[in-house]
Amino acid sequence: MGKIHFLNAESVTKNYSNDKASGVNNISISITPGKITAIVGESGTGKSTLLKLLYGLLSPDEGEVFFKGGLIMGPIEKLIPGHDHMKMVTQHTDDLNLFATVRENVSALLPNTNLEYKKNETERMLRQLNVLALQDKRVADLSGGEKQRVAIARALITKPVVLFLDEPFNQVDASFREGLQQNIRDIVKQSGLTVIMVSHDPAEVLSMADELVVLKKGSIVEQGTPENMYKEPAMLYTAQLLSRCTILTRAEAKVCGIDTKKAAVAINPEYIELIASGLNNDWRIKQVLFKGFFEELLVEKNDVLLRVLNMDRGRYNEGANVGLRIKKYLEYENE
Ligand SMILES: Nc1ncnc2c1ncn2[C@@H]1O[C@H](COP(=O)(O)OP(=O)(O)OP(=O)(O)O)[C@@H](O)[C@H]1O
Repeated sequence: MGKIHFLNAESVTKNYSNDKASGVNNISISITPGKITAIVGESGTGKSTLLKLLYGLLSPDEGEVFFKGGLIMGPIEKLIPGHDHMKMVTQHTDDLNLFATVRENVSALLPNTNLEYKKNETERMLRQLNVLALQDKRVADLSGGEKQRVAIARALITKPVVLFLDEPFNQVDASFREGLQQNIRDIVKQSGLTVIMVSHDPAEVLSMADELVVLKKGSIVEQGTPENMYKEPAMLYTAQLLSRCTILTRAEAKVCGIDTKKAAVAINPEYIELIASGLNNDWRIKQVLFKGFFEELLVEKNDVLLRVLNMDRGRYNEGANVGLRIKKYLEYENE
């Protein structure tokens, strides 16, 4: 008998309206318990479909999904889809009752058999998601980000083993987002919760996830830790998803002093060092983009444009000439 996985899909295919280009094709994946797995990939590549298959919201056309060795049943086999030990939160907070208070929304999922436990547990969860101060407010009166926090508290109150997050932070502004990401990381650490998330934000997946799964056209093309996938992505596609690299053709790479036999080269902004007083000041600063605590510079030579990270804000002016040194680059067969 084979090894029993925590949560795994075996050769799962789900196409919509028999269109092989939609959904996902022949995916096998095993989810590590107690960790955050992030599914990334360009738009329409099957991320949400995979999430729904793992949760049992969709039935696969072929293949099977197992949770601790037991078959996950989809809507074809089960009247109410979804799994008792799993919860999903999306960017839509549809299952919240807008006219009930925050506390009522969260506590409603606990039974009335032990009222003391129900009260304490609700408070603990609201505190963990930083919404205890809002407990008596009606959900209808909350901001989008606050609603999102309440939706997560509601999902977690019944202590699911797996939490699925389908772009749940989309409506949330940057500072709120970071706080929420940290809250979820803390909960995962403290409780051993397993999180499977879909996100379009590279900064979010790199800082939150323990494991990244890269999807392209309905298939898994790469998988690993955020650090490895950022530093040494096997595919140009992954490099583009996770970093703000500049992609150069072989001819363009030559302009940068890189001789490659491969078709394309990727250079991250932080791999380029500017030399203001060098002898070969043959690059020109085309644009200085203020990014807060750092700047992004667009530097140009012979129609080749490179994106450069500059932490020394204000040092370089548009139109100035500079030299540069490329400290690292990655080579790829396909562009
Ligand atoms: N209910 C549906 N009916 C028909 N086609 C669908 C349906 N749901 C998804 N698709 C198609 O399947 C493909 C994968 O969709 P999915 O929503 O899984 O991608 P995604 O990677 O999550 O996309 P996004 O990042 O844009 O949310 C897309 O081409 C989409 O148009």
